[in-house]
Amino acid sequence: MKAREVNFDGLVGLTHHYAGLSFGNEASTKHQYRVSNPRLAAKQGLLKMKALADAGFPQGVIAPQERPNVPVLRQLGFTGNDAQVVERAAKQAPQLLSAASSASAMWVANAATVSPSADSLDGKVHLTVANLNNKFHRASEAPTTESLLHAIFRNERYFSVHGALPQVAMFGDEGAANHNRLGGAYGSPSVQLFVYGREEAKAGLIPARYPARQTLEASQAVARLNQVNPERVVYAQQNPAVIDQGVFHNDVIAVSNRQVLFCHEQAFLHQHELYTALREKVSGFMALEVPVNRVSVTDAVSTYLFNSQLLSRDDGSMMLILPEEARQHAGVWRYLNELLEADNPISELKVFDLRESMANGGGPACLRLRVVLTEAEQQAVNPAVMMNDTLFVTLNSWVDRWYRDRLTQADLADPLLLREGREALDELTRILNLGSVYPFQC
Ligand SMILES: NCCC[C@H](NC(=O)CCC(=O)O)C(=O)O
Repeated sequence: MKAREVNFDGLVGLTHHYAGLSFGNEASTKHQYRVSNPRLAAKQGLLKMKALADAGFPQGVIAPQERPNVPVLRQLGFTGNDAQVVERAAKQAPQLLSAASSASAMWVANAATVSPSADSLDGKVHLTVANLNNKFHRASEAPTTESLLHAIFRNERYFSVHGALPQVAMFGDEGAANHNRLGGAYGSPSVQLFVYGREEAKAGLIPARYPARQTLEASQAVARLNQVNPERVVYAQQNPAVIDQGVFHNDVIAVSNRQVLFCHEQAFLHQHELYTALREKVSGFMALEVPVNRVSVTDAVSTYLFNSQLLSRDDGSMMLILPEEARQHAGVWRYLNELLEADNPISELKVFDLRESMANGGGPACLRLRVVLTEAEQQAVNPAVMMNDTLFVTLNSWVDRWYRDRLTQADLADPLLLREGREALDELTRILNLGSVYPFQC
């Protein structure tokens, strides 16, 4: 059946700040305590969404989460009314308030793993929410993510949204950032490549310095929940040596689209065996492998050249959506331009300034969740979340009204921020026709 890829981008939340919360994500560590600009961050994201919608790529929006997350602070023993909970956390444990205020839900590549109906045994689109178990500030995203996905993919005839896996390290799951789909047309059954960092049950090779966030056990459970045809599932382990160099998700070092896998030479543990398996299962499979002598892993991590979006045009050619950092690096930019000239489907590079998100380790690919949908499924999506001229103007003026242009960790103690956030999100749920999705609305 004819299907298209629809990208849903996370809208940056009002409390976007740099907290250094993600050990193993070098941008996050490096920019701890830097002053953030939430308004600019949200607008940079909106510009990317609008530009892609204008270029003919259907584009949706996923709302931010309620922050500070008062219920999670209560769970940690802070008491009183909501303002007092925040005030006490700010005084006694500012790092916990920071974690409970993170806008990290913007990186929706970690919201869920998606299986299109063409690949699922029951013919439905499946979405399994990621538990993000490896980081405290991210693990609390799951319940609201589930509500938000239900509010967008609400028709149960077409969509099946599954809650997150059990919140334990054995089932650490980071969602679509560790998942690729390879095949022909979007609407035909394809191969799903699940990438994991470690296997809980086996003492295999693991990184020495940084955590491996995704387990094989989690990937297998997600494949089961999403009812992916077992004959078309491939599992591959990330190279532990690159995790130790800051590749905390596979989408920092590889991106796929249709028959193409664009990746670094050192992305996977048994890379050549993986290519052989994919060549057998995916007709016309093409690995575009970047050698280490052209781009080091360090440069791949700092420029996020693989955290790009590889998008198909109707004529079969592909466009690579890159962060500004990739253009700023002479060697990387030269390589990318050579790629344009070489024999492969990539025919255009498009660059976006996403610096506010990048400074926390989130590039173009982190900000989007890909959902392949048939026409009927697309019709069944909540139409109010789809980007167009009107929604772009409405969201920009909403951001202008509510977002601050400067935020530090100390500002999180401000009780006004909690109030502003709730009023803003209440209004947003009406703009996007989401119903009640936040704890403060229940
Ligand atoms: N896919 C990109 C995810 C980036 C995200 N960064 C963060 O959470 C940084 C937050 C901070 O340090 O303020 C992460 O590491 O999971």
